[in-house]
Amino acid sequence: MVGNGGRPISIALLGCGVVGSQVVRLLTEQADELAARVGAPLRLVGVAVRRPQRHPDVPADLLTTDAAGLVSRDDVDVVVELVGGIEPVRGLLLTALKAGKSVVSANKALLAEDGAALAAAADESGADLYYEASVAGAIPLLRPIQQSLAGDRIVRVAGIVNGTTNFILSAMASSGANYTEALEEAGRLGYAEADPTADVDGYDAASKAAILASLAFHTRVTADDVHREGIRDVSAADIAAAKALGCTVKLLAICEQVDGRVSARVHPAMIPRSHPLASVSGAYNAVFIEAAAAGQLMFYGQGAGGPQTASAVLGDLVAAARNRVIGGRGPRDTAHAALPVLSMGETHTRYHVALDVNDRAGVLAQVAGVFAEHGVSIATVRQEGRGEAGRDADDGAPGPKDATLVIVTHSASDAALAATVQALTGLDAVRGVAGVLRVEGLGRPVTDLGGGS
Ligand SMILES: NC(=O)C1=CN([C@@H]2O[C@H](COP(=O)(O)OP(=O)(O)OC[C@H]3O[C@@H](n4cnc5c(N)ncnc54)[C@H](O)[C@@H]3O)[C@@H](O)[C@H]2O)C=CC1
Ligand SMILES: N[C@@H](CC=O)C(=O)O
Ligand code: NA
Repeated sequence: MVGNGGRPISIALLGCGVVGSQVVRLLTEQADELAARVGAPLRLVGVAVRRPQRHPDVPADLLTTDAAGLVSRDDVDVVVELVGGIEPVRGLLLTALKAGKSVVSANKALLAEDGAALAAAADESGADLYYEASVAGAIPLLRPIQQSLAGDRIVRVAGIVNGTTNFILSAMASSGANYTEALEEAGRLGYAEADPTADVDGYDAASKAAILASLAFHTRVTADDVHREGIRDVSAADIAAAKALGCTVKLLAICEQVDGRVSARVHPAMIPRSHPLASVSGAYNAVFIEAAAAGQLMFYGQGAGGPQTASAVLGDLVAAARNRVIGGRGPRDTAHAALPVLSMGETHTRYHVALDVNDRAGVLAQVAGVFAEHGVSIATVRQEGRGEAGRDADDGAPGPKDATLVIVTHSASDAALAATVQALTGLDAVRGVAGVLRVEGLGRPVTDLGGGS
């Protein structure tokens, strides 16, 4: 007989924190509806945690500290992993998959580091491996890429994929909130990772970019392949400079296919306030997909938070359970394209460069000359005279007045821009580089956040 004859589907849950506790709640509160949708009851048979005494809401007979024992139980059909991190989770999930148990996980760090090994184990045993919650929380994104767009050619996936940093940047821009307080609040609301440096230094978004690029382009991209910059260095001055240009600062993830290579990057960037991503605030995420036939698609919703993420986990769980009931498995990950990775130096985008200079004749020409020497074309220059006398380097006497030159470039390679900035710092007239930020989405289709001229 194909299928399981409608017998209950047994679930082992690993981790019962912000997301795991919401999965337990939804499994309990919606038990009848879920059974009707799956065609069999979903039965939670064990919950592995570190400290059982901290989980009074979970029936005591389900709690265990022995995660390895739980995933090895013969009666477990699906393992739901909501612990996070690489070890011991990788070993636990490989054990489960090799034994033919399906896995549902929200663990972007692990999937971006070793998704290939997990997918291979799932393929070998014919189990399902689902991870919709790992990217952009509640937003249905991976399934549309893997299934709805399986007949199309995706050329670009770009957007905001980290709720914590978006929450912080939104607070800094709207109310002038302090960075540290905004980060603490994101932690209290359950958005931040256990170690929030994963959020603010861009690791979390880089993992998500690796997963998105892998699925969208049918290749394997790991977190190490993704160029990563976080928001730690985004200052109130950068945010003010963006405002002056009619822009806002967002942490973006941009994955593209460029001439048969894959480019994946995460960094803060200025985007015009008229761009749809500019109004994505708080813990919301938004992702644009551009596909050859479909054109532009936009996905928007809550990217972090317990109940929101649990919704995506439950969606995967129902899919895996349905497959058990009918005796099959869902589509497997495909990596047939095996694309090489484009280095960040070769990636093209536009830049905002603010230079503190001596306000004297010929400075602008000197600065423009350095850009030209490096093949970086200037789109606009604005001078903000500050009217303050600088100090002469040798004798401390009042020097020429200070000014700030604000330059926005046309599209240039990252390597050319870096060399330009390096050369600018060598000019006598340049007192310092006040800020360099990429500028995305100027006068281009909404999905095309980079490379415009
Ligand atoms: N919080 C959010 O908004 C989102 C979280 N995620 C991902 O979901 C996963 C869980 O995140 P949260 O629930 O926020 O984390 P959390 O820190 O609130 O919960 C993790 C739980 O796992 C437990 N744990 C740690 N080591 C364990 C072990 N060896 N065995 C059993 N239990 C163990 C911890 O005690 C804790 O209760 C992570 O992979 C995270 O990246 C994904 C999307 C959104
Ligand atoms: N820490 C993550 C949680 C969801 O993936 C975020 O802030 O986006
Ligand atoms: Na999602």
